[in-house]
Amino acid sequence: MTGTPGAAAAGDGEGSLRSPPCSPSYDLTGKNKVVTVDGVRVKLQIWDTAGQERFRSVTHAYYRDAQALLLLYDITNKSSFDNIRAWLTEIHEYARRDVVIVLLGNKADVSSERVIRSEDGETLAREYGVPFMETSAKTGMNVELAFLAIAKELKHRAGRQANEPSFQIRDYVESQKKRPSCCSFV
Ligand SMILES: Nc1nc2c(ncn2[C@@H]2O[C@H](COP(=O)(O)OP(=O)(O)OP(=O)(O)O)[C@@H](O)[C@H]2O)c(=O)[nH]1
Repeated sequence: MTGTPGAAAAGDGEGSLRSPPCSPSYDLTGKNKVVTVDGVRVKLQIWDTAGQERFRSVTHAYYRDAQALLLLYDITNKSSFDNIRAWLTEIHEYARRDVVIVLLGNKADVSSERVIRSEDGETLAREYGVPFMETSAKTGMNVELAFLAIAKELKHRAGRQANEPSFQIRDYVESQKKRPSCCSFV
């Protein structure tokens, strides 16, 4: 699900991030995943729209009932970044009103081919009020964090007590995310 924006849904089934065919070991979509949040198991089920953005009527069906959506662009591909706005417009129209959205700039390991600056992702995310991080399906950078943040948010919503402080997913992501540097991605 890298290179073009895709949607993933978190629900009460199971799921995870699928490995790109280039070797890597981190799965962005496809398998079931259980994330433990504060001792509670949150089950995620992920669907990848897998380039079906050309067939939007099909794609709607994937995310209409999703509790969370991961929007991916490829930091080495400008059109994938430009497509994000269209996706956000679509999502606004078709997704659940309370859907959790996380914006991911993937392929952060290939800095030599970068065409989208981190700041551009940050600015877009701020504009739409969504959390943002750069990821690498190759090295695994921030991959677990993306799912953990979603799982925490969903768990919090499901079991929030009246006097419990609310969980701020954007603050959490900002405090936890790794930032790619020129020389290291860990
Ligand atoms: N270096 C690097 N390569 C990646 C990363 N993620 C995906 N790739 C490679 O990028 C290519 C495209 O990956 P896909 O996951 O098939 O991308 P996609 O555009 O979403 O493809 P569809 O799901 O079919 O739409 C493959 O060669 C992957 O191995 C990454 O984080 N780093």
